[in-house]
Amino acid sequence: MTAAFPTPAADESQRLLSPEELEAALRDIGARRYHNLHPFHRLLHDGKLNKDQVRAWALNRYYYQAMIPVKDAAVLARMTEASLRRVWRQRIVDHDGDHPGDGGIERWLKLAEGVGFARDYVLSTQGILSATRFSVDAYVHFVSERSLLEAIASSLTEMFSPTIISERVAGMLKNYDFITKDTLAYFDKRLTQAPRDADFALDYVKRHATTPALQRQAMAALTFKCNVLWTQLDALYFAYVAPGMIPPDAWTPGTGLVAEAPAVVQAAGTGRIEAGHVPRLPRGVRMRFDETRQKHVLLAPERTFDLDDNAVAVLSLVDGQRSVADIAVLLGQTYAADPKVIEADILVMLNDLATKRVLER
Ligand SMILES: O=C(O)c1cc(C(=O)O)c2c(n1)C(=O)C(=O)c1cc(C(=O)O)[nH]c1-2
Repeated sequence: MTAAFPTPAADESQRLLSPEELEAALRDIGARRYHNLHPFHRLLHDGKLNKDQVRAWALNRYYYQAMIPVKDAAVLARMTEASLRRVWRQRIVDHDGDHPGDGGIERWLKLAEGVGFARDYVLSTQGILSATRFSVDAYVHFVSERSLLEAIASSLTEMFSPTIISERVAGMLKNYDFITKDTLAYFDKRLTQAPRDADFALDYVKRHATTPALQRQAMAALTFKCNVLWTQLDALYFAYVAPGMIPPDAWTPGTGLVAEAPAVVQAAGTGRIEAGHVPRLPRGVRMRFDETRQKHVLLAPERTFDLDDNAVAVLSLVDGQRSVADIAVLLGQTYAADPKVIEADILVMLNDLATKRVLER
């Protein structure tokens, strides 16, 4: 197969590099081609992107994260030595975790949720740019089809990742008010995992690339991988920065997000309800007796909530005039109970309804 990226010349007369020279040549590839140099990363780290552009990055990169263990399982499958597999399998554990809720993929989901995405939307991978998918899938195919040496060499971009991670975390925390340390927790572990993985891979490549042809293959594999990372950022830049051409079916700002609940509640004037507040039903919400089900319900646009007897007693007194304290006094008289105890109970109930946006003050 002819490849669309640099491949070793068939010429075996190339000089054999010493292991140190080979390492220097590999580092030189990173210095010229690693994705820290991409304009999209420069914008991301310098705080020059808007929230939706950061979201596009988080969403698309989820696909890379999700496929890394698939890639590593393909590499593992090519290893005939148990000693190698024992080391490599740690990469899969790092990403998948040992338990549900654990591992790098889960931490990336937290990052995506931290910038506003609904978890299920991210998991669906709907909305990922085709170019992201093509690049990432090409990486998985590469390690399945090429030699083990090339497969391992292609992971060597990780030699360069600690620097970019430190720069990214510091830059994003400083420049974006919607980014917190918790959101970026994914990167904490990478700072130790990446050098450990890269050291092992580099040592393997230096020991096994024992002919000029093999050395060139290793270099070409690293170049290919730099291109896998670079093209993902090209695609993001094209779709979400300039010219801003979002392909059909790719994520568009405003979709796949969790409703920003506190903002909505505040905007509707429904912040936390306290004893002195006068609660009322928002426009479009009313209490009704459902004859078929013989039950009181709260009807809201496109939603219905069943009400228990206590809720009906309270809501019957919600008239837009009485405060919560007034309602508690009336109920105290009706049920011969301490109004303060009633007040505490009904505040919990009223605030629950306010969170569901069927009550306001
Ligand atoms: O944040 C980054 O810039 C960055 C870069 C790379 C890389 O250089 O391939 C990886 C990661 N992160 C990463 O988180 C990760 O799990 C990872 C696995 C691999 C790989 O090739 O096996 N690279 C990377």
